[in-house]
Amino acid sequence: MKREGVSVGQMKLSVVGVGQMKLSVVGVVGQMNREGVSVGQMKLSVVGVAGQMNREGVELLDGNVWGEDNQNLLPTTSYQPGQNLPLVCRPWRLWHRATRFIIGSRKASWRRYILLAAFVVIIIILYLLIESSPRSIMSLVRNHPPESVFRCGGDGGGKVRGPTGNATFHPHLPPPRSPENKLRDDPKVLVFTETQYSKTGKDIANILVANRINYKTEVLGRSLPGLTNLSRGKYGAVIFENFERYLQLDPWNRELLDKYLKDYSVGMMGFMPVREDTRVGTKLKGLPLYIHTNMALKNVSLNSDNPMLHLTRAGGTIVGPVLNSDWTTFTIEDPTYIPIEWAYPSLTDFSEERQNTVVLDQGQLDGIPRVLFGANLEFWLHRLLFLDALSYLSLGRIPLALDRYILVDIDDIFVARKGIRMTTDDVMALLESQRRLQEMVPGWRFNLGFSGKYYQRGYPEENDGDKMLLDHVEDFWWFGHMWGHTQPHELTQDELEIQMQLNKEFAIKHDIPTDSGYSIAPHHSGVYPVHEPLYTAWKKVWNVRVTSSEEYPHLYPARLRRGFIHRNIMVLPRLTCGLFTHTVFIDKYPGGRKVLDDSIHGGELFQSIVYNPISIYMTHLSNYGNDRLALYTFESVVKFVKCWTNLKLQTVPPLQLAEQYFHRFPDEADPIWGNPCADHRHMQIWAKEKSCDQLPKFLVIGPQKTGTTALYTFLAMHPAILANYPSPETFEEVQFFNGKNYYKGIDWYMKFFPVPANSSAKFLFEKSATYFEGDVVPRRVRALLPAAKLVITIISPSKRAYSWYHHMRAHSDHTALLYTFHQVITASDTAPRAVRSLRNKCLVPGMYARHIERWLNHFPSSQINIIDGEELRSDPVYVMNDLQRFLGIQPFYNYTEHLRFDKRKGFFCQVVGEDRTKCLGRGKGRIYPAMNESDVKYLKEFYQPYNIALEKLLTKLDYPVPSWLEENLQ
Ligand SMILES: Nc1ncnc2c1ncn2[C@@H]1O[C@H](COP(=O)(O)OS(=O)(=O)O)[C@@H](OP(=O)(O)O)[C@H]1O
Repeated sequence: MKREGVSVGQMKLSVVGVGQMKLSVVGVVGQMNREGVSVGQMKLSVVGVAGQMNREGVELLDGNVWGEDNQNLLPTTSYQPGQNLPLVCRPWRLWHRATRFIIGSRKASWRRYILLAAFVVIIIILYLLIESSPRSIMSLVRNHPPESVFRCGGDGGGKVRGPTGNATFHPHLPPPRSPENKLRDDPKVLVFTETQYSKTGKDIANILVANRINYKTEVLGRSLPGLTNLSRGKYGAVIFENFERYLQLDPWNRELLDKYLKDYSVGMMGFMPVREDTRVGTKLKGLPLYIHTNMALKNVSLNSDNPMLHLTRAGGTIVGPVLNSDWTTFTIEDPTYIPIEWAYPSLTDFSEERQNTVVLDQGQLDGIPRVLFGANLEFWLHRLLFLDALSYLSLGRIPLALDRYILVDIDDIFVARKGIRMTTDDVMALLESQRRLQEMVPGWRFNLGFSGKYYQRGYPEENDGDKMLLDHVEDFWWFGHMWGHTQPHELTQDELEIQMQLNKEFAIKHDIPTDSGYSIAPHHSGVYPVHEPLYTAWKKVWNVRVTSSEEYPHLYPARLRRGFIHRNIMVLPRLTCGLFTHTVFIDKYPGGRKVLDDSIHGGELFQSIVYNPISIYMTHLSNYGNDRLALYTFESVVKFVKCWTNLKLQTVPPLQLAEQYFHRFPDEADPIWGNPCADHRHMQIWAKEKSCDQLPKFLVIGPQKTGTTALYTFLAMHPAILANYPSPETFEEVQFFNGKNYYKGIDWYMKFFPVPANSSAKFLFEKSATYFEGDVVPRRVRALLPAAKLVITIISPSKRAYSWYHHMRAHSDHTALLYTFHQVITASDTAPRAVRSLRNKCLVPGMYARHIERWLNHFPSSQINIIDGEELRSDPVYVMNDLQRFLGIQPFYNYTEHLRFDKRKGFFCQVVGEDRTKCLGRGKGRIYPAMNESDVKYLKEFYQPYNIALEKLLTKLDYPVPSWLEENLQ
């Protein structure tokens, strides 16, 4: 054998799989080289498709080419030495071969007819699959869609046991309040946790947040913290994550806490910790209870005969083990203790003695009502009992309303791809399910969001489904989605209006109502972060007044989703029910069917109904076709809610739902604009041309009359710093974060700053001296500009008050002209409104420590720089150099060359020529008479506590104490 190939004498040679060729060479072979086979006298058969022996084919020296069974594959030509054999992979050759194989075969056999028949069958199946109806074929092989089989009394249709299958509604009425206690409504919950990260502590906090219950957490150290702050009526209930910590309190602390609880009618909740060791019959210190730890239990049920259950309904027995061996159980010694929940040992027979797992101490022995849990909050039933316990222990001051409004949206009507849309059977099933749900939930109607562009774009029976939906137009509520399901943030207002108009015309043509006042944006795009053209177009074309989104403030954690109102459009929080466009089949559910069932039976979906008085759920068309998972899910969860709670479910249309929502949660109407760049989902639905670089990097926040305009002017001189564009109403100040401008949204705010591409300045900033004392401002700034640095200037608060008074006189303020400074600052709360208002504007901003503390609740001190305004006035170069360092601004700007003291003005001014300066206008550095001695004295006293606090604060923050402050404190 040579390197190039094979040199053979007399032999039979088979070369298989050369390139894409099966080659049999029979006979005398000369030499095989890389290009092919060089044959002397031979018989050659070529089977299959030849590849690249050489680019032209197989070079033959001499001989014939034959088919597998001596059929001529090629024209029956004798190939001459040197002639190339054409490649047999060329299409005509395949075709030739196939036709010869199927019809032209002289030796047709029964095998060939079978093959031919199989071929025809495959073609027909393919045709049916692709062109006709894979839905009908799939339905032949798939199981029937799952149905909700839940029966109250035994969880998930299991064995029904326990005494309370048909429990009666047993709402407790809170004991009457004693008027002398003056208990506050809406009190907080005080939670004592083991550590910051402990599991039950977190669960407690999450439930409280989800239910919008205010709370304070104290981490238990060696001593009991927070007891000194136990002010009257502040707390409605106290919770010990580990009840044993309460029992272990030293007598002094225990007495202090117990006294507070008794005096202010505050109840206590406690959880027994999970124990590794098994204890049987251990007495609980000071209480008529014995505990048994490390218990494995099963078949949990509730004692319906107790005064605590209000939200929770004793729905039957939860058959089977619940938490394995993590339970502690209680043996009760005193009749004033009542079992709430009980279960049976899981390792023994059902007839074994029942164990108490949650008990109520009615407080008749020591005046302190308590609810004790033998296990943590992982078990869903305990989450319900937790809410009941809070309401009971707080004498109803932590409210527990039972009304629940649920609305289910079906997005993407007509949009889904072929194969996952609704057939007529699915539409019938939807109607039947709706009827069943109406029996359980008054007013239930599915709310259908359509995109007309995709009408009749499914398989034939799905197109029939489309038509059937329209035949039943009046059975549902309808809302316009978007004509082509495009994301609004990518469209201009004109484009949006065209899209919406098309969808509206579709609606009118098909008698779909257009007056729901509700709409949804595909992928929630444009709702939040706000795309103003969407709001404008919605109002114009559809008169939209309500929408909903799952993005405000963020998708996760879901329990924090809230609503807001923007430009009179109410945005409701939208909840997810665990179904997405791709969850079409139960057996393909992510994590398996159990995950969905757990969510329904006490898990996330169930809890979302319990915790939210008003819920609007998102589903999609695809959840109603094939396995119709949405029907299964909602029928099941509604049954479960009705079984285990006393909640009164109902459904109303979106507009009423939104009105209910903001009536109930008026505080949520005001939006808090977050930073879109802090959430990658928000970035995906924010217009591409927008950038967080168009937002300021630092703010001068005031207060007014402390030299903020001088500071603003000096900063704007710096080549790397750029101030906001002036406002036609408020001049150099934007005043966005306080007052009404905030409701104009961040697009409005960003217009005060250059588009990054058009500006070389790296440091954008704005100065609004009104920000300093605004209650809501720090929170708003933090949400939009979390990394911003903040600059505060302070001068003597008395001087500031006096400067403001003269500022108002200079602006011909009627009250300031009518009343003396003394009258203003000493005005009582019964003085005319205008006087009180002016008094407050004079005095309140000067309570520096209080305001700075509020900013420090939202920003770290490293982001805040406090400037002594007197120093800014007397030595601005020093102050500006210091400020440049704090802001980290490059290049360093030498203010010595650019600021000069102007004798005529009496202030430092900007150098504009060798002996020319540009000073601030007449409104800054006014001349007015000195303050009366009596007013000086009055203000010194008035500000004393605030100044003391300021001195402490500045020292704590490592600032030198300004000389004016020292003087004020003398
Ligand atoms: N360089 C320079 N030029 C002019 N004025 C200066 C300067 N530095 C500090 N000040 C003091 O600034 C006071 C006005 O403060 P604001 O600019 O914060 O006032 S405002 O809130 O913007 O109206 C103003 O208060 P009045 O003296 O009461 O007018 C000045 O005392």
